[in-house]
Amino acid sequence: MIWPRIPRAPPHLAGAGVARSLSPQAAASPHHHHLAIPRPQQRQVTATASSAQHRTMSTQPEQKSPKYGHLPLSTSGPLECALKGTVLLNHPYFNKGSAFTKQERRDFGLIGLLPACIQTLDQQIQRAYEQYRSRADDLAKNVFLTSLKEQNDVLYFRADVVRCDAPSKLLQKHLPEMFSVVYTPTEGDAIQNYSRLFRRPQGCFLNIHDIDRVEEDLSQWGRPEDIDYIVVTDGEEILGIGDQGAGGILISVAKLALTTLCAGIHPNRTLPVVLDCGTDNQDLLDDPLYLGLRERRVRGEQYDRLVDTFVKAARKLYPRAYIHFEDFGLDNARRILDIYKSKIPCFNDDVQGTGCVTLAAIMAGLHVSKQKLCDLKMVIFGAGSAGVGIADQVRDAIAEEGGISKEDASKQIWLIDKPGLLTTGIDNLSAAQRGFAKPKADWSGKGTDLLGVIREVRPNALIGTSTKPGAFTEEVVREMARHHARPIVMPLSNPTRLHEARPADILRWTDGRALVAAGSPADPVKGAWGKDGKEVTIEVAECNNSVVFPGIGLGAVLSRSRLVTEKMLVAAVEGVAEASPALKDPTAPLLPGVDVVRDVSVRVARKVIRAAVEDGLATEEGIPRDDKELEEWIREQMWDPVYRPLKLVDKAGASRLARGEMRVVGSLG
Ligand SMILES: NC(=O)c1ccc[n+]([C@@H]2O[C@H](COP(=O)([O-])OP(=O)(O)OC[C@H]3O[C@@H](n4cnc5c(N)ncnc54)[C@H](O)[C@@H]3O)[C@@H](O)[C@H]2O)c1
Ligand SMILES: O=C(O)C[C@H](O)C(=O)O
Ligand SMILES: [Mg+2]
Repeated sequence: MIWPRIPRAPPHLAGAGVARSLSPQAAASPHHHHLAIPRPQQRQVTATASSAQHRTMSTQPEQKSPKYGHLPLSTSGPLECALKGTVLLNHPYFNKGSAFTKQERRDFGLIGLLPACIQTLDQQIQRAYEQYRSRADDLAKNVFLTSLKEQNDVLYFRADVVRCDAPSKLLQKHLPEMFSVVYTPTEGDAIQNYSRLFRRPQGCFLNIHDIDRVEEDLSQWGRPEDIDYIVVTDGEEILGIGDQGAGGILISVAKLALTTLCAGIHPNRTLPVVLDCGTDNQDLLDDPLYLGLRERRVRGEQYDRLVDTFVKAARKLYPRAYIHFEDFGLDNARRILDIYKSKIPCFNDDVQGTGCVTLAAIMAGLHVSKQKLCDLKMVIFGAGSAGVGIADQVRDAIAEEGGISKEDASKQIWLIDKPGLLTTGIDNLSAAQRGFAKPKADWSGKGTDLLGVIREVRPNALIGTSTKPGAFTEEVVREMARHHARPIVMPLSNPTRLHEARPADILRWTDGRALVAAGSPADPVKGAWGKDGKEVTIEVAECNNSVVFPGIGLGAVLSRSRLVTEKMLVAAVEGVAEASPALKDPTAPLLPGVDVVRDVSVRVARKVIRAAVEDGLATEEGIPRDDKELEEWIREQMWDPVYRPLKLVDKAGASRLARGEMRVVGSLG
């Protein structure tokens, strides 16, 4: 990935960092790092880098723009800090470990607490990577990276995402491998083993029996301007692995790590939350080590009250924060979204994020097969939050492109769930499913199972969001491929073991003709499908909402949009679709890969911000009108994993902090 080089800010314009600091009480606590309070840092105007500082800074991956260096979220320049000694070493945001400079070691009381050699971030990455590699399996690697994150934010995020033009090319090569370890699919294993692997709590646990405490418990995380992005789950439908109770906190943590990795959301301005409502997972209830509430899920009025109390408290305490709902149960995901989407800036990743990324992949697929949305006939297997979210997004796009009604557009989409094809004859369809139900009479005497529907409909796109592994059988896929030169087949159920078919099998059954994207990372597939039977390698796109949700979040946060509208989501789809490698090369993957994800996020954010402005919902002032300027404005406000020189806050600064009059990073330490 090539990054534009923007001239670095002169020292007098650099600064304006943002970081989480410790309150004096929190610093005194043995668990201080969990109670750390994020605070935007006051702009620092003077900086004289020593040569050692210069060495570590020289690996800075992105040059900042002098023009927008004054923005509150701009994070270049020195970082003010009042923590010293072991408290400083134990704070992941400030800790640099062996990379603390000589001067910093003197200023912050670190001599004697660190071995003598001063190392660079690259050397630290090399060591971390060797340790990472020595772990026996992906879950052990995930545990290692979690512990790295608790020690040193910069090292963790830098080790995960290193760009081609940075000196640490070593890791670039392994990036996809690491992505799948910190996120899907390995994060699923970490969540299932949460109570066994637990070392330190990360995030905020809100208990259904303590509804009256919600505001107080949430308030520990910062002051009103401190939080930009909240991910909340109730743990009921994690990936495709079902109810994971309090362990769901890790999906909030993982999604937030991705917002930082992929979109530069400041890691100390985010808040992972789990609403612990009990669990219906008997294995967890029987597990003596289970950490959550040991009781069956509380539902109904009390559940709704917890969600509402949480949303209201979050809005009151952190009025600038965007709320991302993740992995709620089928009955609640869309219902909660429908309640709040017209009131606050919120987003459901499984419904909307999945809908956006899948529509982008379909548009890229249709481009390759030289078809249009009006030619699309799509079968979705698994009509839950994700399946219906995709159906909605695609239906709206068909209607828009063809100038037809949504009702007519929905005729091009067939939903299948446990009872088979959703038809008007089936009781208990949700309102969202009902719009896609086919007339019962049309299907009498016909097979309504997957194969029957494929035979009857002859779709050119098949999407799996069912959690049923192997549902896309050879017969099903071959039947599709009989009628279409380039059938689009996307097994999206996560984690990998739940994919409806393996990408390699789909390609084998279709002689390499299928346009495949999967919900988790998949290895490239080789086959003798080239001209003259030559062996070719086909890269399989990952169709995961991670391609799009970080950019949507970045756009919503930077524009401080009052809502997330349909227009903003459509803009996000365009942003992803435009970045599809398949637009330029029909043999390339349908979606951009993780190596360019930050560029994709900038593009998505730019379009989302524009749409928010057009809808009159952006409340941030000074959003540039010119696209190039807007990109610069966005990049300037993305957090980069680089070490910044630390500047000790003097007593006056610390006491101003204690009185809360000045936004200074750090505490009395
Ligand atoms: N790739 C992505 O970005 C992405 C995004 C969201 C969800 N997902 C995956 O999609 C899957 C579903 O997630 P969700 O949030 O929609 O869950 P959900 O529980 O809301 O929906 C699953 C649906 O599949 C149906 N189903 C289950 N077994 C079936 C069967 N044998 N035949 C037909 N239908 C069946 C269920 O009845 C339900 O309606 C999960 O595995 C999840 O990881 C992937
Ligand atoms: O978390 C993911 O990998 C994607 C999606 O949100 C899911 O629930 O599967
Ligand atoms: Mg999800």
